[in-house]
Amino acid sequence: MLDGLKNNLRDAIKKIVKSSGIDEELIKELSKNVQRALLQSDVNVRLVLEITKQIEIRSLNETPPPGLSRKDHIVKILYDELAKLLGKESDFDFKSGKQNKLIMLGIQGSGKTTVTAKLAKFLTKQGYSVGVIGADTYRPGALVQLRTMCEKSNVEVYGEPNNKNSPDIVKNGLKYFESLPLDVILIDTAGRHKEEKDLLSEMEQINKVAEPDLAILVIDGTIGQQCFNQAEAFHKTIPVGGIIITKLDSSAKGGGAIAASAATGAQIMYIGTGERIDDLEKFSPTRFVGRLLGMGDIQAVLDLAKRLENEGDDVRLKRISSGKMNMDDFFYQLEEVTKVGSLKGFLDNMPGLSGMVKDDQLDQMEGRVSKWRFIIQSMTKEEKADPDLMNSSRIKRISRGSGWPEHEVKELLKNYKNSKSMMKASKGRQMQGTLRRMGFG
Ligand SMILES: Nc1nc2c(ncn2[C@@H]2O[C@H](COP(=O)(O)OP(=O)(O)OP(=O)(O)O)[C@@H](O)[C@H]2O)c(=O)[nH]1
Repeated sequence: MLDGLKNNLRDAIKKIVKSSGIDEELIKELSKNVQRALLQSDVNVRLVLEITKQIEIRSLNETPPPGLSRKDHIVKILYDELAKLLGKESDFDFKSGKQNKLIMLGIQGSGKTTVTAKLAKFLTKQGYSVGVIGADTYRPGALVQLRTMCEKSNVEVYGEPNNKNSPDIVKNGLKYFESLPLDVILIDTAGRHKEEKDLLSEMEQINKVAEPDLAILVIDGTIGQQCFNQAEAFHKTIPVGGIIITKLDSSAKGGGAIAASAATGAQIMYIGTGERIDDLEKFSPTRFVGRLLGMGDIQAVLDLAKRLENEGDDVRLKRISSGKMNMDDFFYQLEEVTKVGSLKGFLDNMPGLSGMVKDDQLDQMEGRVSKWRFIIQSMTKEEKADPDLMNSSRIKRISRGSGWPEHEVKELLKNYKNSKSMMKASKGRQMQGTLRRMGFG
């Protein structure tokens, strides 16, 4: 993916790593090489100048933290600034107890219909009940394509093959789904019109009828700079809340993705990486940049920098030990346990879990941990931050999404609560000691 950009950035890093010493000239050369790499990949000129200026200023002026070499620090700066350019990770914020409406926008061939079906499957797997409205009245094959793709994930598609009035279809579709217990309705729209202004005016009408909770712009990752104008035109008509970039598997230059995000101020949420229904990935700026720069090459630098900073762990540790642990912290602990592999030692020292397990029950416990991981992964960001939000409909959804029965979800919540209150009671003393002994904090 994005081979050109990848190779050019990696070459720029190699020059820094291989150099015998770092001086101003070399930093300027790095900045120029990064500039060239980004411009060749169609990143907007203004953005390129901004980011490379920042890389230069930081590389020239910042003193590396003790333990990190100057070269490593510069690689880390490059990584940080590229990730910053791509924004923060963001996810859907569905409200429970209502039908959340998402409208898919984008020009013909951007991959809208494919993404709609991919997203329907993805959300179904997370436990949401999803319905789809096919309102692309321009391309005759769109409804059939949507139905065929959604059939496999048992998602119902509402469509009217003989009706050319798409706002009407959306209205009827919403009425049809109204009485069904759906969490999310995805609306696929047309991307083809004789003139752009006709397309935008149709989108405006659909927007009025649908009153969507979120408009998602689908952009073809191979089209480069035109992304900016396209995204801007849609955004003026319907405020874009999230972006999905498709075709990042093929000859995408990738810069267009960044341009679209900049034009709308909206975050890239997912990326399409192939034609199959499962080729959809949640977009993570840091992972994306990691892939570009070659995670293998810079992983050691990042690990070292993280250990030196360790701010995240410290904050987390403080939160855990003050009894304010959220589900993410609980999950983090589970992850660390499986990573370290010393479940027994960990549990012996962990209030709330210590009494739960005897030697011969360890295998059972390991199974439980992996089961809980699935359950926690089916929770929304909101639920993980505040597990007190949990009610029976959320539990039902999580159960559906994770594939584990509701009583298992309740069991996890009970354990989380126990662990949290025990931690509060012991003021985290034991926990701090355990984590420190294991090398955290
Ligand atoms: N390689 C690759 N191809 C994709 C991806 N997403 C979509 N496509 C292909 O791109 C083409 C267009 O996709 P559609 O989903 O039909 O596009 P659309 O935006 O709905 O088009 P209109 O209905 O004309 O508006 C199809 O051949 C898809 O298989 C992707 O992530 N990678």
